[in-house]
Amino acid sequence: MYHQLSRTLLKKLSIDVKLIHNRSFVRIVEVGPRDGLQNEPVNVPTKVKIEFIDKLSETGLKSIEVTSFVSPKWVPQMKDSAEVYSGIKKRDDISYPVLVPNVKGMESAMKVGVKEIAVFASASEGFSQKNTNCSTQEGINRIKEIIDIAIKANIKVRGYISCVVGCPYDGQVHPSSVTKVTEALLSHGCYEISLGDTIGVGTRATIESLIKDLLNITTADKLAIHCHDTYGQALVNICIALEYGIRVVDSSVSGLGGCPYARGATGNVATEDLVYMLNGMGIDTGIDLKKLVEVGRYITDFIKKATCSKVNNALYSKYSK
Ligand SMILES: CC(C)(COP(=O)([O-])OP(=O)([O-])OC[C@H]1O[C@@H](n2cnc3c(N)ncnc32)[C@H](O)[C@@H]1OP(=O)([O-])[O-])[C@@H](O)C(=O)NCCC(=O)NCCSC(=O)C[C@@](C)(O)CC(=O)[O-]
Repeated sequence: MYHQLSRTLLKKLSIDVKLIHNRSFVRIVEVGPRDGLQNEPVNVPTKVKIEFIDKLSETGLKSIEVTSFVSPKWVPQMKDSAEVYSGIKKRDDISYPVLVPNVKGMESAMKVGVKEIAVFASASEGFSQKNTNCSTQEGINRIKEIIDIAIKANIKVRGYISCVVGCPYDGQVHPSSVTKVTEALLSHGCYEISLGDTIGVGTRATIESLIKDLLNITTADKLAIHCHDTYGQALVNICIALEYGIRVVDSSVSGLGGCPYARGATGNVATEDLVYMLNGMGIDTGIDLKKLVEVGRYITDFIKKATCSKVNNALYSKYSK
């Protein structure tokens, strides 16, 4: 039944079902504890963050972005990053990256023994200035400094590019700007680039044109997709990415989140909705949807917000009977 529904939906979206089915596993990068909470006005206590992440670790996720070592003046919610990272139960089969904006953040992250970091740059100048107080090129230079340290310390580095199709300050973003930043981050040593539709304005057409351009300079196994769901296009855009061979997708449990420097942008695609869709396509994620639904409830109950996941809403009452 579920499979049939998904197939019908995909046909309507004219997405090649066979192409997608050839790819049997998708790695989900859960960004709820970082991207999800960073914009949250309610102060989430350290012990709740730790419990949240520990619960996520029990769902089958293989990658959980835990926190960010950014300036607490810029993002107060992330001020307890060292305590959070040190407090969580780390499993050997899960990667726990943290976001790092500069050498200062890198040094703090290394003090608590991180094994993977994520760096971030913007394809648009306006967002780069507002988010990191520097131009895109200066941001890339900072990233090079961070990566040089990471390589010596044997720390893996994932790269994000924000505003890959649209910017809240500069408007539409041309794929060539994304291509330029992608080339720079890959050449500096990022093992993968996550394409951030920060304000969720992407559509099937714009995401397809972006990915086609990127595949002229790199391969799909170096790319991930990170869709905010502001305009309800995230799942469609993820399907396009899958169609072009991308197999790493970022999401946030219960659709938490948004960026403090991208006004009006809502959370990421909800992990529950993503897992449900992938299950329907016969694509494995290794994730227990029931456990995920429970974690979504745990955190949204704490911050007193309704879940943004349709799947969570549909399944929660069924599971809790
Ligand atoms: C990059 C900076 C630091 C520049 O900010 P700045 O103000 O230019 O930096 P500064 O070097 O002048 O330092 C200012 C103060 O911050 C301190 N400071 C400086 N760095 C750190 C640090 N690492 N950790 C702790 N403290 C730090 C520093 O010590 C100083 O303190 P003071 O001397 O005034 O007491 C700032 O702009 C910043 O932290 N920006 C991060 C903003 C952010 O976290 N945004 C959200 C994450 S990105 C995102 O969500 C998009 C993504 C990744 O999800 C993908 C997508 O959806 O597109």
